[in-house]
Amino acid sequence: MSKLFRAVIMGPPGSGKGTISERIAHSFGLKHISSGDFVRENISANTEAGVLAKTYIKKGLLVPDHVMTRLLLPRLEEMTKYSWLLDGFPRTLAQADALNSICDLDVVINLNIPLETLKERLRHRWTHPSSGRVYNMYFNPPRIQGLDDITGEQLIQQEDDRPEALVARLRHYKDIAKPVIDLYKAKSILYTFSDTETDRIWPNISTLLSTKIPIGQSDARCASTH
Ligand SMILES: Nc1nc2c(ncn2[C@@H]2O[C@H](COP(=O)(O)OP(=O)(O)O)[C@@H](O)[C@H]2O)c(=O)[nH]1
Ligand SMILES: Nc1ccn([C@@H]2O[C@H](COP(=O)(O)OP(=O)(O)O)[C@@H](O)[C@H]2O)c(=O)n1
Repeated sequence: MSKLFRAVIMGPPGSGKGTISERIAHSFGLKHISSGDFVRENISANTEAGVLAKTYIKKGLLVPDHVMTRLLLPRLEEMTKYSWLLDGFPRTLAQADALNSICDLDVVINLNIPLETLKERLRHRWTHPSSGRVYNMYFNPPRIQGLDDITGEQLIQQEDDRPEALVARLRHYKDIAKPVIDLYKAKSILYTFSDTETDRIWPNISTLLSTKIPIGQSDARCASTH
């Protein structure tokens, strides 16, 4: 079997991780593991970790490292046979160390998007809660306003996208992410993309991944988890 591919996509809330992950999963056949969706599934299912996580997310805070790693690592260990793209984890150095103890990453995609762009996007982000699909009133609006394209179900604005929580999230991101970015830079696996538009970043990411993903992996065998 050819070598499996392991990638992480990181960036502040609203930087386009979910949007770009969908495109990567679709074009390169990697499993997309969204830590945010996974946390939200646990909240909906009222698991012990989900109940705990909810108290933090409502305030726009990060979920503590031990809760996130206890949720995510077992999920990754179930995926040893697949090439995957991990979205939104690790967020902290402790999470990066925990990830490092179970696998070697090939590529880390780092999205560097101006603050004003992030605020503007998140104000207009609408989500289909059970699938994690996201929309934006201008960038990718749903076909019928307020409803998910696939299921026709109601879209919601996530609690942590409301203005009160949003500012706190964006403020904390930079400080916490810096040591993680430095770590991946030191390992020479960090690729940073800076722009205000996903459609301008995407061709560069696509070119990068075309050179990195081993032949036989890019056959879209593993669909996105959405
Ligand atoms: N206007 C605009 N909106 C975008 C662009 N890329 C993504 N979005 C929207 O911005 C919001 C945040 O994107 P998302 O992928 O959820 O970011 P994440 O929080 O990093 O996972 C969503 O509503 C997307 O539909 C872009 O290039 N322009
Ligand atoms: N590694 C992680 C991932 C998500 N989370 C929490 O889950 C929320 C939603 O994560 P997400 O990746 O869907 O969203 P963004 O914050 O990137 O928009 C985050 O804002 C955090 O409160 C966390 O604390 N730690």
